[in-house]
Amino acid sequence: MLSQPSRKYRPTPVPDLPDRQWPSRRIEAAPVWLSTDLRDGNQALFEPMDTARKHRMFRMLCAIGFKEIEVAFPSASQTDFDFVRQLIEQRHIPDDVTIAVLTQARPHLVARTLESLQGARRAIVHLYIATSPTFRETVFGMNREEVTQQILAAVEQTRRHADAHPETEWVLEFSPETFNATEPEFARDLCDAVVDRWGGTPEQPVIINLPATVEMATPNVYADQIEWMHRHLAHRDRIVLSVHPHNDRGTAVAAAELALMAGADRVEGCLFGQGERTGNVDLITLALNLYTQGIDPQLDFGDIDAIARVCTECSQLPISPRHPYVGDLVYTAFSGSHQDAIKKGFAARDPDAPWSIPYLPIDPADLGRTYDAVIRVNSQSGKGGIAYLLETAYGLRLPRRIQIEFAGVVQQAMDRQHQAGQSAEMSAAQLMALFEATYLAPTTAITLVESRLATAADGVTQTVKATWEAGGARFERQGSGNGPIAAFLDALDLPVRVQWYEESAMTQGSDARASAFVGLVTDDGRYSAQGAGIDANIVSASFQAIISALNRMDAFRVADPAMAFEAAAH
Ligand SMILES: CC(=O)SCCNC(=O)CCNC(=O)[C@H](O)C(C)(C)COP(=O)(O)OP(=O)(O)OC[C@H]1O[C@@H](n2cnc3c(N)ncnc32)[C@H](O)[C@@H]1OP(=O)(O)O
Ligand SMILES: CC(C)C(=O)C(=O)O
Repeated sequence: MLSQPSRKYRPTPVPDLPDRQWPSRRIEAAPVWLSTDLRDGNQALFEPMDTARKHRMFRMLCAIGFKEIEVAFPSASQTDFDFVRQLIEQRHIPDDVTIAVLTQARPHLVARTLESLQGARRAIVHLYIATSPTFRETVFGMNREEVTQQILAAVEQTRRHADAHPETEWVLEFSPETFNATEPEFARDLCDAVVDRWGGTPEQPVIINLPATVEMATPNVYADQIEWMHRHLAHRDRIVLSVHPHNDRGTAVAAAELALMAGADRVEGCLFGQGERTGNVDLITLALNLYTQGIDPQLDFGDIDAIARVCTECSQLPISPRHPYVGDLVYTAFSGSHQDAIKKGFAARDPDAPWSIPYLPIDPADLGRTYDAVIRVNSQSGKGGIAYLLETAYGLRLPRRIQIEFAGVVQQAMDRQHQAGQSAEMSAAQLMALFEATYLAPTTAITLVESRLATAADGVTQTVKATWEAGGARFERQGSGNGPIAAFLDALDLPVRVQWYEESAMTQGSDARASAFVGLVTDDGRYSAQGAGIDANIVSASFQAIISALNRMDAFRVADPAMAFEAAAH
């Protein structure tokens, strides 16, 4: 790279617009959308779509709700021409959808383009000519006047054809290609001349489309350019002002949004930002950005995965897993603090209140995505994500103290998996297996064989008759206390006491199960441990939790639960 890039590259000139209004405006309604997936998107593919794929894409665009669809560059190929003919002759175009076709401003290409539209109910004829100094001088070898005459000749040719074919409702669109690199006054004069020559009216306006053919500046510069045109065009009331941003600097969405604030009425772009080089502006991101501000985008992305499937099959191009709103990973949190916040957000969620789940700008369910992938556990995860997965998959609600402890167990297992070159992610099933190996494993020092609870004659005291095995020997004892747990501990007759205890239902109905969690400490305070039990009966679950805690106390422990998990996993 150059040490002094200014020798080679110059900053883009900024329009003189000191009283710009757009920074304090807001977007309050959806623009008119035009999908150019079948034209600008299609012309940028290794292998342009065949007729079958074009039909599939067209049907999907209609189903999404696009009312204007640029379907082809009919003079470019027989496939494009035939596709337009099929749409018209086979009546594939819904009554509320208008097709658009693009052509250079050259007489034979305009003629072929108009021919393709014969019999259309309504059609947008989109004429373009590049207008920037580089194109005028280097590509065309024409001055401003010659460029103006060339486009006006194409407008007249189209006008004559339109007058001769009143059975079609004709709409003219004009694009000064490379608008963003064109002197604003020249672009304005050209657009005014086109509107005059066509005879645009407020009832039948001309679409003036101002492309950032190659994105060259920060989005605010494009917004200035659009606002300048919006304020200086002679016949603003006879114009639908349209923008067509490309994404060369990665800021097409921002450019389109600021352009709408600056006065644009319409946006042209492609789904998932397909299109030449780095693509056209991504209409899905734009539309869903509006949606998350409470604005109806007038486009339906309620099954975004199905839309992504059609797009990738038609274009043969992948979509990044981090693509806004649709990528495989965009509703997934791996990192611990994010998971913790999401879990708390879902727990506190009021379905009638505005959406405010941390780290999720949109409800995945609105786009047909499930919550399954919202939280995934890997080595970056913490207790929140682990607890979320166990709760959503198994209804197992871990108390905070167990969450903290179990997160450490998961972390160690993850490190071992990582060192063994295995997957760095842990599924809910794997987490449950590790939980069972850690807290519920039967291959431990003490095993509860049987317990029977009864109420003593005083009607208050609880008695427990328990049988358990420890170190190969079988024990059977009776104990009593003011509750089942006290009675059970009395039967065990060990120098331990309960520090804390929590229980909760895991499922409801006939297959109901309960989980119980306990913290035990030895009377001398030297050892402590936490345990868990799961059983159809909550009292049995609490006894198992005590046995679990005893087994996990250093004084009693014989098995490494993480090793047990590894054995289960293989
Ligand atoms: C920014 C955009 O996306 S614009 C749309 C781009 N899409 C396409 O071009 C679709 C596919 N294109 C094609 O099939 C062909 O280019 C055609 C049929 C349009 C034209 O083919 P050809 O006549 O063989 O020309 P070619 O492909 O070499 O294009 C260059 C010619 O177009 C001219 N040209 C380019 N844009 C325009 C324009 N808007 N108006 C008039 N002439 C133009 C150039 O000056 C050049 O002319 P020259 O050969 O006299 O120097
Ligand atoms: C022809 C115009 C609309 C275009 O595609 C562009 O400038 O990118």
